[in-house]
Amino acid sequence: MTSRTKIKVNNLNLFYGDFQALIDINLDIMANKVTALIGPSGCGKSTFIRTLNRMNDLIDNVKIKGEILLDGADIYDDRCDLIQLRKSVGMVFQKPNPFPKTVYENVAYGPKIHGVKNKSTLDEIVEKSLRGAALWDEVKGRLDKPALGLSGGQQQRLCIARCLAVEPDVLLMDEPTSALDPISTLKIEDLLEDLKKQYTIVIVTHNMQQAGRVSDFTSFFLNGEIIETDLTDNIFSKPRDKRTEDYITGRFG
Ligand SMILES: Nc1ncnc2c1ncn2[C@@H]1O[C@H](COP(=O)(O)OP(=O)(O)OP(=O)(O)O)[C@@H](O)[C@H]1O
Repeated sequence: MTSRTKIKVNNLNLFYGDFQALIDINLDIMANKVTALIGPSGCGKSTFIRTLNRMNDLIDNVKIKGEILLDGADIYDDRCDLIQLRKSVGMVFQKPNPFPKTVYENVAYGPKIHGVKNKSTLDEIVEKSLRGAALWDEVKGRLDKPALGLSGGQQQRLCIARCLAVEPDVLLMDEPTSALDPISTLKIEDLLEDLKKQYTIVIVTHNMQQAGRVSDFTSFFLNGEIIETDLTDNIFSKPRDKRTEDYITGRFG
């Protein structure tokens, strides 16, 4: 199957004050694929993934140059509707961060904000999203219980369900399993395989095995630059750049 470009990043540069955290980033993110971002601590992976739904706008003193085309339209254009952007590009963070509300309310929250009021429609969305996040069977009997009572792994899948509830196109995941045990991690990795049929996924991971297991493409970041992007199999078996090889073989980072 040939894939199309979902997000096209052109000459992206990002500065925190005087410090340049991203340098001339160019990247095509393919639709319905998983793209992994790897690289040593502080190389700009989180900064980059946050540019994809303009989360950095919330930080003072950030300057961004270049363009990021989502389905061909620049998300940094003045005409971009930020609410729509964050709806179509959802984000899951390192630490599960459910709201201190019930399981049901966590998932229904987004659709309600976007105007869904009908109770049976909300019920349907909640069930579909929880099923989509492989959590329904575990929580269907406790929808009215506090989300904070779920295990860490369940909370993270709830956060994924919360994203799915507003029908995004793209899911951004910043080290989504780094706070989870191995079994919960495996569940999320399995879930990614299913989710990519419907969504485009970008994942930051420190875990090289995880990048190898879950992703189709991998970009290696170093000091704010992308050193190389390729099919994940190529990055791990025949990287083109010596620095990529040094990193994946554990020589630094
Ligand atoms: N809000 C900020 N203000 C100033 N500098 C920042 C800010 N956020 C990040 N940085 C700097 O930008 C660089 C890139 O940070 P970033 O968090 O994107 O890296 P990372 O590759 O995700 O690191 P890690 O793997 O440790 O999470 C670092 O030098 C960091 O100190």
